[in-house]
Amino acid sequence: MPKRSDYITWDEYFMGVAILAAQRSKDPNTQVGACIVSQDNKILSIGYNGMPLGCSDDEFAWGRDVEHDNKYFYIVHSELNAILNYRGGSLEGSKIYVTLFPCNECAKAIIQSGIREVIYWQDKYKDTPEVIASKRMLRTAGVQITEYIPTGRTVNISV
Ligand SMILES: Nc1nc(=O)n([C@H]2C[C@H](O)[C@@H](COP(=O)(O)O)O2)cc1CO
Ligand SMILES: [Zn+2]
Repeated sequence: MPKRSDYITWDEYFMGVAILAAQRSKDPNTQVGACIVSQDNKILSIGYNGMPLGCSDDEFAWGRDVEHDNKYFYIVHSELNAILNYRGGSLEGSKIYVTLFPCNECAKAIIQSGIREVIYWQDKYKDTPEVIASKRMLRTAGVQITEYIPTGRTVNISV
């Protein structure tokens, strides 16, 4: 009997894991997921955007516009969470799959942690200074930037 031929690709698998992680986010506006993968295709860490440990999802602000109290003061981005969630040692040479292009702050963390490739899906903030600065830093630091091209495959998960 031949082997199965309709299995998902590595890229679909890792971006799929990032998409699934994003589903954990409590952010009412934008849910982001990230999956860090070793050179030999082993998942090292996963993250999504959320409040820091011990900071209650029910007590901290989720709004965007209130000048003195809004989510941007508090939220840890998915990419930084994935980096910080890794307790196994070095991320040197790894790649990160992320559902939204990393901001400048996450780009710094990506570069400093030794991640060598960013595979991104959406880029809805591409015209903002943060993302322009992010791309400049990543390129200058030699981090490969790869756009994920959706394959259109639907994966059903019943939970
Ligand atoms: N790459 C990213 N990773 C992230 O985890 N985020 C998070 C921060 C916020 O929780 C949310 C963006 O909220 P909004 O400005 O679209 O309402 O996504 C944002 C970006 C964008 O650069
Ligand atoms: Zn960020």
